[in-house]
Order: sequence, then structure tokens, then C-alpha cells
Amino acid sequence: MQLKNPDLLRHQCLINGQWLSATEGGVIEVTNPANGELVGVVPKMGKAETAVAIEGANVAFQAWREYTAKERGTLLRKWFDLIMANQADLALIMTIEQGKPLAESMGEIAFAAAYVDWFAEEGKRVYGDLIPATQRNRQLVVMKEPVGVCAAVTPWNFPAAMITRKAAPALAAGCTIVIKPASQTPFSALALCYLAEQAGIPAGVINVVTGDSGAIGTELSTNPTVRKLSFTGSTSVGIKLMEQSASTVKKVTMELGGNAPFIVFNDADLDAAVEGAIVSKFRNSGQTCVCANRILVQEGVYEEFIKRFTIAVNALKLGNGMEPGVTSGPVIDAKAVKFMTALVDDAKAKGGKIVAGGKVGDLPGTFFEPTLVAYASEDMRVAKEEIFGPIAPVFAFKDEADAIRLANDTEYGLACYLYTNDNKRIWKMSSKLEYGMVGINVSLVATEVAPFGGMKASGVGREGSKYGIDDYLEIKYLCIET
Ligand SMILES: NC(=O)C1=CN([C@@H]2O[C@H](COP(=O)(O)OP(=O)(O)OC[C@H]3O[C@@H](n4cnc5c(N)ncnc54)[C@H](OP(=O)(O)O)[C@@H]3O)[C@@H](O)[C@H]2O)C=CC1
Ligand SMILES: O=C(O)[C@H](O)CS(=O)(=O)O
Repeated sequence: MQLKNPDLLRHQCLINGQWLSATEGGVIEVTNPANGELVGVVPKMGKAETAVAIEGANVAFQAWREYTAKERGTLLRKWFDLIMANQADLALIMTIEQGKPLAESMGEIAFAAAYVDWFAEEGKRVYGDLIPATQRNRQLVVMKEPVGVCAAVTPWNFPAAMITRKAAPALAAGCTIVIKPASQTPFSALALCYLAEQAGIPAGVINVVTGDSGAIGTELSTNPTVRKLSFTGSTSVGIKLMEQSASTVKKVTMELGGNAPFIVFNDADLDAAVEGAIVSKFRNSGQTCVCANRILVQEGVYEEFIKRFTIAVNALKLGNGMEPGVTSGPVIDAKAVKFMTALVDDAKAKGGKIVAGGKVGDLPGTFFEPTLVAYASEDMRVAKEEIFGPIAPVFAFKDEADAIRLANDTEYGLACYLYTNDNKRIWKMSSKLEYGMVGINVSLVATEVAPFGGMKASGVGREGSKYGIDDYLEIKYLCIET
């Protein structure tokens, strides 16, 4: 890997300001999903190293909380500046360990940095209250204080943004953090924390532990010193972490699975809907929690939509994300390829028509072709399961009531998309759609200034926006005799 700044590629974990190997010397291998080549190894740490990191974060918290919000903001902005100055190298690391096209990696690094920039400022707007007393000789004061040591467990699909979306509000609030990145994409997290250290963020404030996710996760979720746990990943793991966190009554933020409906009415701008469906469905080869998982098209435009969408899907270029012009990289591993094949086989067996793609990619890595399933039906696995890959099932619906019924027929409630130009319908549908985020003639909704998150099996809490720092704060009420 030819980096301008080779120091960014870290093979040890940052704990209490020291770069350490696993106590017992174990390592986990990281491979490039585009070709199966070894990228490098990181420490296989466990409970013991995690406990050391938590204790160190607690010691660092005592001093970090005494920094003013402005002082913390200045350091966060230096971190932002270093991330952007190293954007090309960080994007290269991401594409090689995760597979997404380089242009998407460049975009994710900027997106990740935007959270640092946003919370560098938000920390300075953590206000309290002075409440008019109900009794004479009383002052009622509300203060907000950092919760303390935080933990973050993050997924492989956004190896940088999911780190800063948690670390930035934590640090801005005056908390410290221990991060457990996905084992398939640890180098992005390690590089970001190296830059945090270079920015002058004190030892122990931000820590990364790689290795045995079960052992590390159990320590993070049951150690009483940890007061807040933020998780992004599957609903099943999220539930497990919530259960484990309950024993010490931690605050939790859970950004979990999704099953986004992408609804296209007869009156929609069809070219805009096709373009939006391509972006929402095939970004990161469909490996995002907010990807269009079910495309619902009203009967009047169904055939025309299929015709135009087929052309657009066939125009996608599958390949190594390092190659110019590649729009679709590999899926994360062989297990994902096997899952895609099973979903396509199930759809075909139940009457679906594969009008684009449908096969394992004829390339050395773990590739699956961008796929379009026409005439999809509710009994198919693609209607109920989170695809988390490059398969676009297109369902037909009759009217608004049918669209709402289909759209809400899932245990998830993260993101959904609505393409129509009828204003009355926009407000009526938006109020009935059971989702935390609604894109209206828009297919990319995530931004650092807006609350990201969902309901039902998609999790609890919001990240980003003015709301994103609240879960890193405790409210303290002072009742003072005057
Ligand atoms: N709502 C959202 O914003 C997002 C949701 N997701 C969801 O995550 C899923 C795909 O991502 P994926 O990474 O496979 O999800 P996983 O839940 O398998 O993994 C997420 C993280 O949890 C860790 N982990 C796994 N098992 C445990 C455990 N027992 N205790 C503690 N940590 C554990 C993993 O570590 P390791 O890598 O070592 O296994 C990884 O760091 C999809 O369902 C997707 O929808 C993904 C991204 C965003
Ligand atoms: O993890 C994800 O899937 C991301 O949160 C999606 S987004 O924020 O990049 O839209």
C-alpha cells in the first residue's frame, strides 16, 4: 500500500497513549475483499486489554472533563484538519480493507471529518437552565455534565464515519472513549486515532481495542466504569449488547438493521426515481443500513420503471475499487456472496424475473453482480430480510393504502424513500411511514447536521445533529437555598 504518510497504517492498538500488541501476542489477519490478498494484521486482544483501556480512559476522563468546551473544540478541529489533510491516504486504506470504490472512500472520509467539525462546535453549545422557583429563597439550576467513559462498537461498512459519529460527540461533551472496530476493517479506525493523537488529544481520551469481539464487547458492556455504549451493526448483536449493558444501567445508542422501502408513485419524475434508486440501492454495493431494500412502484408506471432501471443497473461497473470508473466493488466476504446467491435463487423459485445481474462476479475477490429482480412478491426472502448487498427487488402496488401497508410490513424502521410530486400525499404518507428518516424525492439523507437513526428493530437514539450530543451528557439539577 503506497501511502504518502506510512505512519497511518498502524498494526498495534492505541491504549492510554501507547501503541500495544496483544498481551498474548495473538493477531487477526485483514484481507482485501477485492482479491483476497493480506492487507496486514492487528492485535487479537480480549477482556484483559479492554479492562486496561477502560481504566486508562477513566483516569484520562478526570482531566479531560476539566478542559473547557472551547479547548476541546480546538483540539477536535485540529483532528478535523489532519483527517482532511490525509484524506487520500485514509481513503486508500479504506478501499483496500473494505472494498468500496475509491471515490466512495474519499466521500466517506469527508463525511467522517464532518462529524468532527460539527461536534467541535456543538460542544460549545451545551447549555443549562435557570428555572423560576416555586418557593421563595430558592434558585433552581440545571447543569449538563459528561457521562464519563464511553464505549463504541462499530461495523465494517463505514469504517471511518461510524468511528467519528461516536467519538466526536463523546469527546466534545468531555467524555473519553474505548472503540472496538470491526475486525474486517480495523485499519481505518487505527489511522483515525493516530491522527487524534497527532492533533494533541491527550493520552487515554481515545482508545482502540481490536480482537475477540465477544470478549471485548462483554467487557465494554458489563464493566461498571463504562457509562455509555454506542453500537452500529446488526440488530441481533445490538440486542445482545443492550442486554449486557442493562446489568450496569448504561446509556445506549443503537443504530441497527434496516429494510428501507423505496416508494415510486405514478406521478413521480421517473428519471429522478431511477437515479435515486441506483444511488440508494447500490452505494457501497448495497451494504448500508439505509439502502433501498424493497423498491415499491405503482402499477401505472411499473413496466416503464423496470425498463429504465434495467438500463441503469446494467450500466454499473463491477470491479476492484482502485480501478477508475468502477462503481460497484466487492461485497465484504464469501458469506455475503453465498447469502446473495440464496436470495436470488429464492426469488427465482417464487416467480421473480432476473432482468439484470444475478450471478457471482467473475473476478478474484468476493463479487456479486448488481442485480434487478422484477415481479418480486411478498413471500420472497428479499421482502422480509435485510439484503445488505447489490440486489434490487421491485414490487408493484395499487394505491396509497397498499403502499403504506407494504412499506410498514417489517420489524425495522430506519430509513424510507418516497418519490411523488403530490404535496398532500407527501405529508399524508410521511406521517404514516414508521421510519426515523424519510427521503422525499431524495435518496441520500445522511448528513452530520440532521438526526440519524430509527425505531422498532432499527434501534434507539440519534447520531449527529444538535440531538447527537445529548446521550453523552447527564442532567444535574441543583436546588439552592438563597
Ligand atoms: N443502523 C446503522 O446505522 C447500521 C446498521 N448496520 C447493520 O449491521 C449489519 C451488518 O454489519 P455487521 O458488521 O455485519 O454487523 P455485526 O453486528 O456482525 O458487527 C458489528 C460490530 O459488532 C461486533 N460484534 C459482533 N458480535 C459481537 C458480540 N457478541 N459482542 C460485541 N461485539 C460484537 C463486530 O465485531 P467483529 O467484526 O469482530 O465481528 C463489529 O465490530 C446489518 O444488519 C446492517 O444493517 C450496519 C451499519 C450501519
Ligand atoms: O452505516 C451505515 O449504513 C451508514 O450509517 C449509512 S449513511 O450514514 O452513510 O447513510
